[in-house]
Amino acid sequence: MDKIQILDLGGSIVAPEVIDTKFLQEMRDFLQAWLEEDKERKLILIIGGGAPARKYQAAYKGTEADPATEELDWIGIMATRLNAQLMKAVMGPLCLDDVVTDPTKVKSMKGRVLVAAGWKPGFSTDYDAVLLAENFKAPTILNLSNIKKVYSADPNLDSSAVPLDSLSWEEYQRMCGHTWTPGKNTPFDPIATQKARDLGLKVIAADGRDLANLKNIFYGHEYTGTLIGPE
Ligand SMILES: Nc1ncnc2c1ncn2[C@@H]1O[C@H](COP(=O)(O)OP(=O)(O)OP(=O)(O)O)[C@@H](O)[C@H]1O
Ligand SMILES: O=c1ccn([C@@H]2O[C@H](COP(=O)(O)O)[C@@H](O)[C@H]2O)c(=O)[nH]1
Repeated sequence: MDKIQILDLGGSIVAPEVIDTKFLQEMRDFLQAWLEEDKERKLILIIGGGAPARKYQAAYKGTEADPATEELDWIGIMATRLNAQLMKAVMGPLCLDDVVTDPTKVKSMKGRVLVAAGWKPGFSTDYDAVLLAENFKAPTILNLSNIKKVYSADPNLDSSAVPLDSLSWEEYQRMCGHTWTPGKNTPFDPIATQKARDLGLKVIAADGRDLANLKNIFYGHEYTGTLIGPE
């Protein structure tokens, strides 16, 4: 596996309805152990908005017949920043830089771990993860959320959806579209998808709560998840 790992950590993992502190501790311990095995290894964690983003966006939506898209995105961004600040604290002395809020400005890191949050309206933290992968020349993004695999359709809405082991960017775009709406629930957002496709990146989508499976991905063993791209 690559020396630098880009972990696009969905808010559903870091900040679900009730934050699971034991899980955060276990994830920190796993990541720390992986870093300790090789001094050259580094990690970039990009943190999503999770329950706070959805709750606060819903509150604003409740006050307006026609809520402003940009306001919804800014509310989501602030939730990602709160969650990222939590993750930075959890990672302790491994993370020596401030939380990144503009992924275009960062090309190096002082510590072993860099934590990033949302940047500006128009996309999700998936896009920020792609920009950081580009800056740090990482070929793969691990997209960790609450789904084991990408399905042929949203499994929470369509009971006939089937899980997929791999698909091309073109196939993924046919399924999840090209346009952005704040809070959009897709395994990888459409704006990030186009950029990842242009850069020839690979994305592995997997269940972020399954640390045994995450270990398999990190160590190049067989894993449960979906590979998107690079074609
Ligand atoms: N084709 C699909 N396959 C799998 N999941 C899909 C698909 N289309 C839509 N989804 C939805 O995508 C969700 C996962 O993406 P979501 O953006 O919610 O995760 P997340 O990154 O953890 O979220 P957030 O950071 O916004 O809290 C699933 O819960 C599922 O409902
Ligand atoms: O760069 C960014 C990152 C995020 N947003 C907004 O925040 C929410 C929550 O982020 P997720 O990555 O989906 O968890 C997202 O839906 C956007 O509305 C943003 O505008 N720009």
